[in-house]
Order: sequence, then structure tokens, then C-alpha cells
Amino acid sequence: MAHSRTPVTVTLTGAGGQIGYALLFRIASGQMLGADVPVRLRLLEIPQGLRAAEGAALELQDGAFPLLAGVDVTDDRAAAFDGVNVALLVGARPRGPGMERADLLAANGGIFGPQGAAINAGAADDVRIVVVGNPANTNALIASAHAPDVPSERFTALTRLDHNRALGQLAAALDAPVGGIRNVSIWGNHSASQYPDVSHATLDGAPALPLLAARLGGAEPAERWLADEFIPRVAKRGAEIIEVRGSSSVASAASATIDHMRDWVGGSPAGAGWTSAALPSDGSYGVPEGLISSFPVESVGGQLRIVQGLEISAFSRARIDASVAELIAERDAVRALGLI
Ligand SMILES: NC(=O)C1=CN([C@@H]2O[C@H](COP(=O)(O)OP(=O)(O)OC[C@H]3O[C@@H](n4cnc5c(N)ncnc54)[C@H](O)[C@@H]3O)[C@@H](O)[C@H]2O)C=CC1
Ligand SMILES: O=C([O-])CC(=O)C(=O)O
Repeated sequence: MAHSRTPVTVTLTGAGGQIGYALLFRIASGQMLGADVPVRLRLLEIPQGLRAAEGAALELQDGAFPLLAGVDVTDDRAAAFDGVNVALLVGARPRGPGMERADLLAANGGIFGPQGAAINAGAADDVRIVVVGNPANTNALIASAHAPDVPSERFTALTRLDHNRALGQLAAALDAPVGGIRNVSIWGNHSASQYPDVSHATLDGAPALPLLAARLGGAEPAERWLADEFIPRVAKRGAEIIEVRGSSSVASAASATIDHMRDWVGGSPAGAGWTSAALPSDGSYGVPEGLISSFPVESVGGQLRIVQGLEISAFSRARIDASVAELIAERDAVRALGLI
């Protein structure tokens, strides 16, 4: 099929890595931007990752994807982000043995600062950015700080994986299909301090908490399950996957990245309820303005909007505040390092 539309330029960093490999073929097949939207892929790697990215580019050619208008592989940030419409910032510096948190933040500042500057210099007016590489929220903050001409709300970080993990756990507890569940929320940081919140969740339109209580033998056992099992399991799911699989989440992380960008660009599907994404706070729910924190969001008219007016219990408030406190500490640490 020939496509008359101008291709959308998608830049993927860390394209030679694991998540990159899981993402590329789904993007090329139209699962992120639509079955009628041609894409041009720009794969950014560091020199030692270039061969792996070049190999992925060969396989993309072998996939004969009708929507794929071209693939460039480069280690040049300016070339990678020139004209970018959709940026998936996956490549990051993993924590090595003996590395302190400040070392990790500094190493990632050296990646995300210059990438933010390159986006600022070359991106298309409609650029949308999602940071996947950890620590994702603070890396997004650093990139945004180096892109003063790009509206800050275009910089987001991925918590859709946490959102999807929460859906999966709640569906299992309710012994119900995941597709019937709506309005789970992830608040705060993409880290073990995050707060997966089911207080507004529904199953087939009915509030989920009473259904949970009925299954678990009352409101108190349900509260215990939420506090002692559900919340820690979702918040530490990344570590559980590493423990069981031997390496960190890949296909689920790629799938969540596709979900995040598909909904942002294409809009939340009608009747699907809200999802979760980390984006700069506008002060909603007492989260300090400018912090890149996860919120319940809907995508309307190409923009992510924080869902307003939700009642926040004392239990939820304490947990949101704890995760936000961690984000503040990360922001202050990168500020002290001169990275923002
Ligand atoms: N936000 C989330 O929900 C999740 C985030 N992650 C994070 O995603 C990141 C990537 O994970 P994997 O693909 O499994 O790691 P990986 O190590 O397989 O791949 C990372 C790739 O990034 C490249 N890279 C490093 N610095 C770069 C730079 N400056 N520019 C371009 N490329 C660069 C590396 O060469 C490597 O090929 C990690 O930081 C991981 O912690 C993983 C799972 C979930
Ligand atoms: O925990 C990790 O290292 C990777 C990650 O962010 C996740 O799986 O949520």
C-alpha cells in the first residue's frame, strides 16, 4: 500500500538494547501511531551499542513493514533529534556495583541534559517525549530543563507499566478479566515509593473495593491485602521480574511505552477510563508545580490532562506525599549537582 501522508519521525534512544528491540517492530507495524501512519525511525546509540542497533535496522528491513519509510542509525544526537515528532528516551546508564545514587543521577544527567538540548535545537513543534530510562521521572526533569523552548508538558516519564501491573494484580485478585477494570491510578515516582491506588477503581462499572472485600472476607482483610500485598507487589514488581527472569522487564516495558504514546497521540479510547503517566505537575493534588510526578491522566485533543476532583483519603494522602518527597529529594540532588 502506498501512503501519501508525511512520515512521522520517531527517535528511539538505546535502540540497540533490550527494550529497544522489543519496541522497534511494534512501532514499524503501526501499533503505536496507527495502521495508516508511516514512520521514519531514528535510532540513537552510543558507539558500543551501534552494531546492535544496526542489526535491528537490518531486521526491520527484513520485516518488510509497509509503514516504514526509513531507518537511520546514528551516535550523533543532533542528527537523531532533527525534526523529531515522537521521542522515546530509553537508553540510560544502569546502576553499577558500588555506585551511589548521586553517581547514578550524575551519569544520567550527562545523558539526558545533552539530549534535552538536542531536542530543543532540532525537534518539530509537536514533539512529544517519554522517558523510560531510569530514574525516569528525574531524567525527564533534567531533559526538560535543557529544552527551554519546548513546552514542559511535552516531557513525560513512563508509569504506564506500573499502571498495567496494577491492573494485572487487581484483575487476578478479583478473578476477573483485566479489560473490565477501569480507573486505577499510579501516583508519584517510578520507584518502590510509588502509590498504586485502587480507591476509585471499578470492575464492569461497579466499585472494585466492595467486590474485593466480598472476595477476601470483609473490608479489613481487603485493606490488609492492599497495604501488605498489592501495593508492595506492584511497587516492587520490577525487582520481582529481575529475580525471576534474571534481567529486568523488557516486553512489558515496551508494551507500556506503546500504550503511553498511542493514547497520548491518538487520545484515550472512549469509555476506557483513565490511565497513568508522569508529567510536570501543575500543582494538582498538592504536588509541587514542575515536579514530574505520576498522576491519573486522560488524553484529550492530543494533550495529557490530569484527572481532577478525585477524593483523596488520609491513607492515599500519606502515600502520595511519601513518593512526592522522594521526587523532591531527587530534584534537589540534581539541582545540587548543577544538572538542572
Ligand atoms: N520506566 C519503566 O517502567 C522502565 C524503565 N526501564 C529502564 O529502561 C532502560 C533501558 O532498559 P533495557 O533496554 O533493558 O537496557 P539495555 O541495557 O538492554 O539497553 C540500554 C541501551 O541504551 C544504550 N545507551 C546508553 N546510553 C545511551 C545514550 N547516551 N544514548 C543512546 N543510547 C544509550 C546502551 O548502549 C544500551 O544499548 C533502563 O534504564 C531500565 O532501568 C526498564 C523497565 C521499565
Ligand atoms: O526495576 C527495574 O530495574 C526496571 C524498572 O524500572 C521496572 O521494571 O519497573
